[in-house]
Amino acid sequence: MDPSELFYTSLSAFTTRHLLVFGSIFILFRLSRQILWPYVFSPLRVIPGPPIIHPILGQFPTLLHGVCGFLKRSWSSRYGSVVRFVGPFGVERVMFLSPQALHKILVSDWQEYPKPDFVRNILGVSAGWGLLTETGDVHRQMRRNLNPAFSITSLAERERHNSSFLLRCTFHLAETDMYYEPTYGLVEILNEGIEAEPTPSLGKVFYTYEWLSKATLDIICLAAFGYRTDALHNPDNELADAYHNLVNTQSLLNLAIFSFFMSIPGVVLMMKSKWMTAHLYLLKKITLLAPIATLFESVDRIKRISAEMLREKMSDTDVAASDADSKRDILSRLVRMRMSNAGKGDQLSDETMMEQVITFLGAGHETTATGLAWTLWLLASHPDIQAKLRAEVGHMVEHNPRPDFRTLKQMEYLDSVVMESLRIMPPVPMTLRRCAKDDYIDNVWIPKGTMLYIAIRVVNTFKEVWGDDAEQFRPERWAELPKKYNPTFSLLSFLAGPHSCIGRTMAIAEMKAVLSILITNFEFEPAYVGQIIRPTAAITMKPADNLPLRIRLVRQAPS
Ligand code: HEM
Repeated sequence: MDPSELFYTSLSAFTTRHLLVFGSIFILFRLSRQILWPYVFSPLRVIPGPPIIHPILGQFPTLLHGVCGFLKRSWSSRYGSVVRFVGPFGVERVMFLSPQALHKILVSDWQEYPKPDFVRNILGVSAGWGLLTETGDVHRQMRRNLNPAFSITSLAERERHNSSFLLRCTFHLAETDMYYEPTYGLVEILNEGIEAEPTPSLGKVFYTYEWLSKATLDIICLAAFGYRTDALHNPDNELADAYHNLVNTQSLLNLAIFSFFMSIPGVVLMMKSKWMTAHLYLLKKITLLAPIATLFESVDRIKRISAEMLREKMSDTDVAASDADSKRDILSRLVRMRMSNAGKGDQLSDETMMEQVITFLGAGHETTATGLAWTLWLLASHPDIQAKLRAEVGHMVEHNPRPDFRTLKQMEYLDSVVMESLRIMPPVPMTLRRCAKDDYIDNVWIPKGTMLYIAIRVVNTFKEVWGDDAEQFRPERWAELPKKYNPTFSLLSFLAGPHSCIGRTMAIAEMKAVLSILITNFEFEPAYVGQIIRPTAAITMKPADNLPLRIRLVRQAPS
């Protein structure tokens, strides 16, 4: 027989059935190798860590049911400052806790430890393709362009250089007045709710997180866009509604499904397409994928509204004209900076600016709401600390109902309460990095591709640094920090290094401003005896039950 004839005959004998058999064998081989990998082949086997409790899901079932960060904390006390654990499908993660290792991963060699692709994809689709997703030189340049809009120049410097345009416009971010309109709006709503109760002196239970989330959305929209959402009074506000839906999709299970879904080749491109946006209802029909459809729908709405705001800002000639009083939002400042840098080459494009601003909304709204909610919980469960804080801030707010940045900075106990709350209940409890090359970290050999788990909550409460009472809420510790405290690596709530939070100063000032007004006006208590909190173990550690708290009036709000 002619060889080509032989080839075609054998090809036609190769039926779909054969293809299925070979395909299944290949998948089984890959899967078994993947599952056997952490037990038999992995060079990371030598690192101490918990035993694998499920052959396919690894530690995932325990993590799913445990309290966010608690299990990792117990592993760190048991196995030390380098721990290896296994996630679904044999994917290993290594957790490093020592300042030296964290310095290498986050600061000195940060370019070798980028965010894993699936994390970038999740952040990109939910909070914009900007600072949070870029790395390397592109990130460095973006950050250089954006830093001036966030930096807080010291008062002394401002006084010395008060003729400089840049210093005048950067300091505005520290001027806290844009935080107070929504905060007093919230005070009014809580007041009215309590007064409308049959016995106002007993106070009323509110879903605290829900209200704080509306207030912080109003604040970030004012600060980022100069735009009034008024989510506090307007439940139908489209942006607030979109964020509400987006935030409600957060859970560890959804995060795992989302990560898996986004890691399927081609899915990211497909999800970015207009066709998919128009056909999200198809995903909604599949129960497991329905939250993903909701997430994409919400992000699409957020992008449409943000694009509209950006267009308005670009066509607003006043933005360029005034660097002073009225246009102090981040976007106006970016537009002005771009105009003053015209022709210099490395400017932000329209699209990049829009993605950045979506990033600011996403990264700056839920995180701050979560931080405030947990602070109120900690104060509710420590009435003595709450009373001490009220004594400090109440006196000041009585004389000055809108304390500025400098006044807030001077209140030491307020500062200690906020830092202590961010320490034990960090709104972002963890993040991930991936090794881009083989390397030694803390004298442990880590092969290229290994996933590194940056355990923010565990580092913040590491007993070796913070002492035996590391897990307790004790603001007084900030007046005398432990000897082993390292200013960069003992508190990772805003991370460290080139990817550390650009909004740190703003977030702390905002938390202090909101907290000082709320604590002056209200007393916070657990909603019921024996209340148990439920922090979500997802991108942020928001309270899964929206944190019901009983709120009572202290006295009338200062006029
Ligand atoms: C209490 C409030 C906040 C907390 C706890 C927080 C925490 C963090 C953390 C842990 C990261 C690092 C994430 C990673 O690399 O894996 C981060 C990055 C970031 N945050 Fe925040 N954040 C807060 C508020 C804000 C605010 C108010 C803004 C903006 C208005 C903001 C904007 C950003 C941006 C743009 C990044 C990316 C920075 C980069 O990679 O260069 N954050 N934040």
